[in-house]
Amino acid sequence: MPLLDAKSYVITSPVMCQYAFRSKDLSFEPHMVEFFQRMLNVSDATISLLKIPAGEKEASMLRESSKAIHESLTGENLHRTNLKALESISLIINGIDGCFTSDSLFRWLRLTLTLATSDALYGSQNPFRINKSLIESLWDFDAHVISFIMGIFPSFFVPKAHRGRAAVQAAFTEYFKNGYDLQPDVSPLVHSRAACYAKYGISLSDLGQLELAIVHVATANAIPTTFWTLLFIASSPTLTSLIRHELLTITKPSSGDPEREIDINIAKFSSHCPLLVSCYREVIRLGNSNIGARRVMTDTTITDGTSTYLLKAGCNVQIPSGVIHMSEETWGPNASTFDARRFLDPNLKGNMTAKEREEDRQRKKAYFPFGGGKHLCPGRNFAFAEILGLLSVLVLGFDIRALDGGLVEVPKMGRSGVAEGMVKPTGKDLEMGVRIERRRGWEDAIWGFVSEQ
Ligand code: HEM
Repeated sequence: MPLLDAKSYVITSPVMCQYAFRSKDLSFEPHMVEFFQRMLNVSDATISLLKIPAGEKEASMLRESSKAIHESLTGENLHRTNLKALESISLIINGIDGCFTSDSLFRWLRLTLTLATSDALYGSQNPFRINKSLIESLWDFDAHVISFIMGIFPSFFVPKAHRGRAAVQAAFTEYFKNGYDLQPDVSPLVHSRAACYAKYGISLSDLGQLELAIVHVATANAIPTTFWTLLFIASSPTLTSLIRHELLTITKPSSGDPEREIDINIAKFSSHCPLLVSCYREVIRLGNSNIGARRVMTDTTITDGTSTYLLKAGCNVQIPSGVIHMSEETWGPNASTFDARRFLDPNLKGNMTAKEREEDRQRKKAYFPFGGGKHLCPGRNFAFAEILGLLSVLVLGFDIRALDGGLVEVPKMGRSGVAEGMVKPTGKDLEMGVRIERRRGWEDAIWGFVSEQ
């Protein structure tokens, strides 16, 4: 397919997608450099450090920073970051006295999760905690990311988004100037990435410009995912009741406290809450239309086992997960509707034929909302813990109702825009209010989180 600047190949065969993600001849780096240039407006000096030297497949600074990011979201680092985000969430939830009414569920989740995520990333000097108006600035920017990528005079055509970007980047520059990234309560993700860039002589101002990318990727998909999953669960009393039963198995009173403190064990979601996890995966399948982007570095061939294709050097490759996730051929005739049980382990579904089990196996290979290969989303496990943590307290401890007290309805999901991963509610759906009321029997609960195997 010929596009504006280069020919593009669009891959929709799951087998070839897996190959494309893993291939060393297809690179994400050139796209990353373009994103940094257009979306983040970093200086030419920094861009020259990011560019891939002739004859090589990646720039050393990008390789090192990418390694730092991926390592900072595993093992003990991940564990600590998860619990910090959930500590912020519990502070907000425990502050709900009886019944709380929100004029917009999405905006409330956006505030709650942007604060929780940024607290976990940036520690006590979190710029979003110090100046909460930056949260709106971030989302003003998010609403027009495509205008920045296209480079069509954003300062003129989308001035609010342009101002939002500048405000967040200026706050980050100040953060790095003050050396706040060196404080012990800052996540290894922020600390080690900044250290890597500083080693290469990146200016403090560009450090601030670049940091916007991190807080953006950490919130842009996770928040709409939480919104849709909560609504699908809360709109069905049966599903709510089944998930509450699952959650009771990972909930226990906190030891030795006279108050009614209740801990949710986030290490047990996968083993004890299969239906909740299935709902989460299903929402991501339905709502995520991320387009994986790669550039062909040297002529290479790919095959799906039947046909072989030549990809020419210099061309782009697009992997539209939304198309693959909605394919009826793979997901069956109900591909475009929500099926809470779709991602349950076959052993839990019971009475599956050998053919159905094989189809289930093929579906797992056709599911990549987090991309793949060496750029596979490093934040996926953090997102899992943070999103399911918030959902579990809301579902177990609260009744989520429409403003008139009736059942909430799930708005039509629609498709996400270009350069948007997870679809977000718009118009009246964005303004959809809810009542969040402590459940009878749980009025005095003080919620907390632990992670114990
Ligand atoms: C439901 C939530 C999320 C979804 C659906 C998602 C999806 C993705 C996708 C599709 C990619 C591109 C991968 C590729 O091209 O192969 C990506 C990359 C990335 N994500 Fe996520 N993400 C989510 C949450 C997060 C969170 C919470 C963080 C950080 C805490 C994060 C950090 C990143 C980073 C740093 C990259 C770039 C990785 C690299 O280039 O090596 N993501 N994500």
